[in-house]
Amino acid sequence: MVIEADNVLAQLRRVKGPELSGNIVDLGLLSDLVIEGDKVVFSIAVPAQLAAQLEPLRAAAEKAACAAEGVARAIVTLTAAQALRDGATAGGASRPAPRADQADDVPPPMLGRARAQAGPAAKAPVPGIGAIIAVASGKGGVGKSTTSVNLALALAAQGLRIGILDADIYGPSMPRLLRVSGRPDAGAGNIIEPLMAYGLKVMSMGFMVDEEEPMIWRGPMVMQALTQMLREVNWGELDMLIVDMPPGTGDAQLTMAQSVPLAGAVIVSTPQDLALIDARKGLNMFRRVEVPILGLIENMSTFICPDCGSRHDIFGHGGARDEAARIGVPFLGEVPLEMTIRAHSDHGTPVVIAAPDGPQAAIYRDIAARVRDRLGHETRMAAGG
Ligand SMILES: Nc1ncnc2c1ncn2[C@@H]1O[C@H](COP(=O)(O)OP(=O)(O)OP(=O)(O)O)[C@@H](O)[C@H]1O
Repeated sequence: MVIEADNVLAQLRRVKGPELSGNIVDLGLLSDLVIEGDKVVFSIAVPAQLAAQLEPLRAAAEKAACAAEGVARAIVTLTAAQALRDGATAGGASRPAPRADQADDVPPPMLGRARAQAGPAAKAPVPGIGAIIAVASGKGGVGKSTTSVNLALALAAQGLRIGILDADIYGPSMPRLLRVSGRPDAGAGNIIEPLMAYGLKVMSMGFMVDEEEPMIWRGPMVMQALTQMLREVNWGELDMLIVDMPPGTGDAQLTMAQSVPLAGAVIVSTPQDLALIDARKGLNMFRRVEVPILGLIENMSTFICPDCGSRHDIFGHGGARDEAARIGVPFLGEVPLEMTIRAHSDHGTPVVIAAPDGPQAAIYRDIAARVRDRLGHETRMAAGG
């Protein structure tokens, strides 16, 4: 049974707003509805300071959504209203939810969110951006962010206009990896200006969420914040936008993979078997939402001793290459485990910038060239060529 967004909205109109006037749909508090099979996922924007008291509202919305025909499961989260642009942190002061008679005064994007945009509409291209590429990993700590940032810089070194969007809510890394911080300004029409680092346009959850902010609050922010970071940022003209995804293959990742118009995905894995099993889950997740897999990168493949230059296969070696061949996914390259990569990252000057003539930068440039080739191939396939 196919879920009709309108049926879900009809049920949700029975749920009163945070101030017990109006309903959550007509007050414009809903995010886009993401419908996947028999599951519906959405968030409700509420004043941050009331979030703790509004669990009954969240539960009521979940129950109401499940009453719609075909819905077996609803995942509903509370989101900080206006987290991005009023300069408040997610848990800090935020504008109170509007009353029903104020609904006309609600500026976008809150009003826009009353519209249900299941499936294709949510995947509308972002004007000016040539291709959006996700960099993902099945589990944390495999070097996904380090790879994303060096890949982005290697692409930029080839003359492309590149942006990077750090969607890793659990541990945003771009502020540290690129040594950028501060709150982005909202310019004309409330469009947010990205920060700049080494020629890249950068947006990160880390610019919007206090590091001290409890995780429980960061999670619910994800859908609204991601949509805003994608569509309400002045990316200008970009050849590619690299999205550093949160690690793992849970609901948050699935929702992201589904709601971002991705041209392709790159999976980062270490050679360990366990990580490869996780990597396979990552591949399957993108396949489920019909995003082309551009290929697999093996990170920390071989340890190169900084003193004597000898090579050691600490985690085993070649696992990702073999696995890629076995499951028919292109292999994009292997990055050794090297102190220089880590040290430059820790300083906020990624190795592609700090040592552009070194062997590590050359590896990232080779990977970047393969990503471009694969993207070209996928684009031709999609065009029927
Ligand atoms: N090829 C490499 N050689 C040496 N150190 C590396 C390499 N790749 C990543 N690292 C280091 O490993 C650590 C984890 O990397 P990173 O933060 O990029 O991983 P991640 O997969 O994004 O992690 P998380 O899941 O926590 O976001 C960092 O300290 C980073 O400097």
